Amino acid sequence: MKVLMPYFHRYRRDVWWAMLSVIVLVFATLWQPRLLQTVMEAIIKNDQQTVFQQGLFLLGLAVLGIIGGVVNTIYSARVALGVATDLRADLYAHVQSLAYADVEKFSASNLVVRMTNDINQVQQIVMAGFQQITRIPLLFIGALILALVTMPQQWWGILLMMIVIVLVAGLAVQRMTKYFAQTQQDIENVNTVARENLMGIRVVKSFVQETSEIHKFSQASDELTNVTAKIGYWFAILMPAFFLTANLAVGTAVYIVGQNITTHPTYLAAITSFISYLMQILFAVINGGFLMTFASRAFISLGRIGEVLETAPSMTYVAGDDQPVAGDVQFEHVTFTYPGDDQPTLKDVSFTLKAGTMLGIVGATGSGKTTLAQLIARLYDPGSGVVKVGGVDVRQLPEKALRATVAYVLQRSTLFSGTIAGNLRQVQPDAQTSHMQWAANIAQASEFIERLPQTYDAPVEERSQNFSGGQQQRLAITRGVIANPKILILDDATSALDARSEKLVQEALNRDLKTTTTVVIAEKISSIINADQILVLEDGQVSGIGTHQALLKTNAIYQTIYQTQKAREEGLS
Ligand SMILES: Nc1ncnc2c1ncn2[C@@H]1O[C@H](COP(=O)(O)OP(=O)(O)OP(=O)(O)O)[C@@H](O)[C@H]1O
Repeated sequence: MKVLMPYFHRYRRDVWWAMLSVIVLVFATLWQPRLLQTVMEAIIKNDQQTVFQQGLFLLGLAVLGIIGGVVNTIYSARVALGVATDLRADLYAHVQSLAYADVEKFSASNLVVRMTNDINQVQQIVMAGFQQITRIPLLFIGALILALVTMPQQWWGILLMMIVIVLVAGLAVQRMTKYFAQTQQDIENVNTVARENLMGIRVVKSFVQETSEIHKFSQASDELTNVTAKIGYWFAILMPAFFLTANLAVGTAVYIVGQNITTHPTYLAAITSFISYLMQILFAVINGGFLMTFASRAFISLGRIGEVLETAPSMTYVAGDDQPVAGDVQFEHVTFTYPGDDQPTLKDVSFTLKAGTMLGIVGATGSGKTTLAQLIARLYDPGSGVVKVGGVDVRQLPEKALRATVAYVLQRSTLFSGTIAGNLRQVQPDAQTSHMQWAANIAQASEFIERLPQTYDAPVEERSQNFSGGQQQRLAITRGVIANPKILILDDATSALDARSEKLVQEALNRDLKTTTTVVIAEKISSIINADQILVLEDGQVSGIGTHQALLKTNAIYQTIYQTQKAREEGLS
C-alpha cells in the first residue's frame, strides 16, 4: 500500500471527488427506504398530500443517488487509470535502471507479467476501492442503525444473520487468498511456455515438436484452469449461502409482523423499509467480501511490483558525462563467478591491450570468452581484481562514458523493430545517410541495404525476422561501428558471414577504424590470425597470449585448435 501513496497524492483532487460523491450516493441509498416507508404509511392513511410531497422527495433522492454514482464511477476510473499508467511507467523506467544481472535474475517473462497483469490487478482494485471502500462501511453501519430503528424487536435476527455471513465470508476469503497467489504463478508459467515456444518456433517446427509443445502448454494452462475453477466454486457457494441467510432473516421478520398486521397496518410500511435495509446490509457484506478477495489478489500483485521497485540496481555508476575515454584495456588478476554458481568462470585473468590494437580470443566452448568480453562492457563486475578501460577502473567510469567508449556486438544482437535508420540512430542520434553509408560499408551491409526499396528507411520487423542471419549480423556491426567507438567487441559477430565477407569486414575495420581497439571472439583461428595479440582461454584461465606465430611455437592448446581447424578445412577443400 505504501507503494501507492505517492500516486494517490498525485491524483488527490480526483480522490476527493470520488470520496465525496460516495457520501452523496450512500445518503441517497439509505434515505430512500425511509421515505418509501413514509409514502406507504400515507397511502395506508389515505393522506394524498403527503403521498405527493414525499413521493417527489423520493424521486429527487433517486436522481441524487444516480448523480452520486456516476460522478463516483468517473473519478474512481480517473484515479485508477492515472495510478496504473504512472506505476507502469515508473516500473518500466526502474527495470531499465537495473543491472543486466538483476534483469536476468527476475527473467524477462516474469517482468512482463508484472508490468501487465499485476498492474491490471492494481488498477482494478484501485477502481473498486474508490467505489466501495467508503461506501461499504457507511452503508453497513447506516443500514444497520436504520433497520434497528425501523423494527427494534428484530435485533436478534439481524445479529444472527450477520454472524453467519461474516463467518462464511471470512472462511471464503482465507481460502481464496491462497488460490489467488497460485493463479498469479500459473499465469506466469503459461506466459513462459508460450513465449519460449513462439520465440523458438523454428526449432519447434524443424524438430516436429508441436505435439509435445501443445502438451507442455496444456499442462500449464490446465493448472491455471484448475485453480481458477476452485475460486469459481467458492463464489458459487458463497452467493446462495448469503441470500439464504438474508431470506431467513426476512422470513422471520415477515412471520412476526404478519401476526400483528391487522392491529397495526402501518407495520406493512415498516416491513418494506426493513427488508430494504437488510438487503443493503447484505449488499455491503457481499461487496466487502468481494473487495477483500480482490484486494488480497491485488496485494499479491502490489507486492510483486514493489519487489521490483525496491530492488536497487546491483551496479551503480559514478556521475559524469558521456566523454569517451582512451581505448586501452587492462585485466588485473580478474576472477569472476556468476551469481548462484559455486565455481568461478574466470580465474586470475590478466592481460594488457594497447589502444588501437586488435585482440583475438580463442578457446573451447564454455571456456569464458563471452564472460571476459562482458566484463569490459561492465555487464557484470568481477568478484576480485580490476578491469580498466582507458587506465581507469570501469567501476569509476560514468555509465555514459563507458557506453560511448565500448561498443559490443553479439552473435545474435537484437535489432529493434522500426527501421534500419532508427536502429542506427539509437546509437548515433544525428547520423545522416552518408554517415550510415560509411558504417554500412565497413560492415559489408551497404550492398544489400541499398538494394532495398526504402534503403535505410526499410522496415525492421519484430526480432528482425525479415533479414537473414548474415544480414542481421552485418546490420548489428553497422550499428556497432557507427559511433566510431574507442573499443569494439565483436563476440562471434561474423559467424554467419562467408569467409570473403568476413575478410572484407576486417580489412575495412583496419582501414577506417585505425584508432579503435578491437576485441574479436572467434571460433575460427582464420578470423583472428592477423590480430596483434591472441589470448587463449582454457577453462577460465589464460593459457597463453601472443601473436599467431608465437603461440604456434609455444602454446599446445593453440597448436591443437589450429591443426584441427586446418585439417578440417583441407578435408573440405
Ligand atoms: N548468465 C549466466 N549465468 C550462469 N552461468 C553462465 C551464464 N553465462 C554463461 N555461464 C557459464 O559460464 C561459462 C562460460 O560461458 P561463456 O559464454 O563465457 O563461454 P564462451 O567461451 O563464450 O562459450 P561459447 O564459445 O560457447 O560462446 C559456461 O560454463 C556457462 O555455462
